[in-house]
Amino acid sequence: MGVETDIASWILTPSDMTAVDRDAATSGLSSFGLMRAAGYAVAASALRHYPAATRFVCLCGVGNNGGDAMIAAEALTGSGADVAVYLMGDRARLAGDAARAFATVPLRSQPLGAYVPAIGDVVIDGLFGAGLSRAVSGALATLMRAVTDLALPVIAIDLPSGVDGRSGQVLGDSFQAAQTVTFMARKPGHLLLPGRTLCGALEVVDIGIPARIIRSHRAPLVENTPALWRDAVKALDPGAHKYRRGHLVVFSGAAASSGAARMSATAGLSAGAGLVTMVAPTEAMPTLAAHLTAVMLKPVDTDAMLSDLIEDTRLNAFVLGPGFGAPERVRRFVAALCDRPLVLDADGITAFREDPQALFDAFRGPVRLVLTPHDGEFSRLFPDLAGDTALSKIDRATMAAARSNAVLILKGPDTVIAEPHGRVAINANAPPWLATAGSGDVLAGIVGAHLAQGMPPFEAAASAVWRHGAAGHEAGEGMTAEDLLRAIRPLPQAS
Ligand SMILES: NC(=O)C1=CN([C@@H]2O[C@H](COP(=O)(O)OP(=O)(O)OC[C@H]3O[C@@H](n4cnc5c(N)ncnc54)[C@H](OP(=O)(O)O)[C@@H]3O)[C@@H](O)[C@H]2O)[C@@H](O)CC1
Ligand SMILES: Nc1ncnc2c1ncn2[C@@H]1O[C@H](COP(=O)(O)OP(=O)(O)O)[C@@H](O)[C@H]1O
Ligand SMILES: [K+]
Repeated sequence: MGVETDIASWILTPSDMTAVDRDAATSGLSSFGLMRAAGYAVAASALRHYPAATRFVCLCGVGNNGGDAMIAAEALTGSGADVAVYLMGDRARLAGDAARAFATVPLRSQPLGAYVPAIGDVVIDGLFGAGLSRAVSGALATLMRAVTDLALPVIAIDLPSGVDGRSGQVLGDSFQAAQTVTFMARKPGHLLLPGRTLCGALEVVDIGIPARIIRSHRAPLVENTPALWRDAVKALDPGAHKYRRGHLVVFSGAAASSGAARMSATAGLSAGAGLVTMVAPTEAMPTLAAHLTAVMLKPVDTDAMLSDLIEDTRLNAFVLGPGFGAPERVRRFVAALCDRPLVLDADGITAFREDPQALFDAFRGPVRLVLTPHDGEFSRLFPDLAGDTALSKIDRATMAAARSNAVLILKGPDTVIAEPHGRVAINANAPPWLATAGSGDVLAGIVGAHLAQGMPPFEAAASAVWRHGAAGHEAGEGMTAEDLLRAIRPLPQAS
């Protein structure tokens, strides 16, 4: 059974899910009934994916994740499959619904230490789910490695044991699942890395908790899909005059390092900015002119020349940083641009490593700054957040966005987009081959184009990250950043 489509895009943290469980119980729903539904869904998935399994091995912890596994064992046995149950820890520690599952299901369990993984086993992992509270180590870690070494298929209940549902991080060791069956809504650990990879294929199953209860605990956290920003795309007028489709300015550094900014400028045009002007030192003009045709060029050598240029209020978005170098010049240019929509990337970010607060103070008020750091650049502006291992990537991006009053695009295979008022999206459409030189420059240009076209900063950023990922798929494995530029497609519109 799938979940309602709008709920399917939501992401609940494990603590949101605890609150959902509590409300479900107070509203009269039987928590044991939920466990039965969960266990049966796991069994159904196991039979669907592994109809020829020699034996299903259900590994149970003493919490409710183990209870789910025991119910799955019952269902699998009922279907005629060969099933073995192993319990981690003392039976006396079973409590609540898990104790009830063990008391009512007439199957014998053996201690986990007695399990010897064998070819043909399909492992049902019910050791820990939302209740993982410390690192996996010792004999359990050894067992996980033995299962992995034999490449036994693992079906994880809720999460692969060892993966933290809040952060996607591995605590100690974990299973690599082939399938993960979770309930009602995804958790951050299903989308953030390495959790996403360790889950294998993910199924989200409706176990009967009413949508209204899930909705009431909905955090402003979603997967980055077109549903998040489609209305902002709809507001754009595709037939508009070129000036009404915005005028993006991209700053270039010296001629020798102008490739990155050229990439951003070309991406800006491909992503729909009506006009793109490249601003550069006079010495870079011949090089730029030789490479660019549709992009206009404007020499700017001094602060006064920049002031003159930006008097033109039709210039409505700026990209500063790719290949720019010159940290001192960055800081002066940023000071001049601080009341305009600005994408600050690469060298633009690094220029503020000695005094990030100066940047944040310049952009108080309405949100107009988009920062696009990878982890290294992030640690230059937010060293304390980068160094705090208790924070998830979502926490880091959210706290950084609040501190800087900027929209944060914290890049990587699991890019997180956060805005100062708490909205957060996790991106999951980026193929691994996007990690190539110049790819980030293309992204900065797309964000700039969306800002120039009048999209609000959060929607501009989230849609740009999605469009960049889609272009990566379109360009295909082995692509270069130039291929990526040619693969930028229109944004999906609401029908
Ligand atoms: N609405 C829903 O979503 C529903 C959810 N359901 C299911 O409930 C699951 C959550 O259940 P849960 O809260 O009982 O926690 P669970 O993950 O079983 O683990 C707790 C135990 O593990 C132990 N432990 C932790 N880490 C450890 C370590 N490294 N090494 C060793 N031990 C460790 C921990 O020990 P303690 O910290 O207490 O010492 C405690 O004993 C959820 O994932 C889903 O499957 C369904 O039943 C249907 C409805
Ligand atoms: N493993 C990966 N899978 C998918 N996307 C990735 C991966 N690694 C990096 N990316 C994306 O590729 C881009 C790289 O940007 P960046 O680090 O600035 O590189 P560059 O400076 O070379 O352009 C970012 O959009 C990032 O999110
Ligand atoms: K599990």
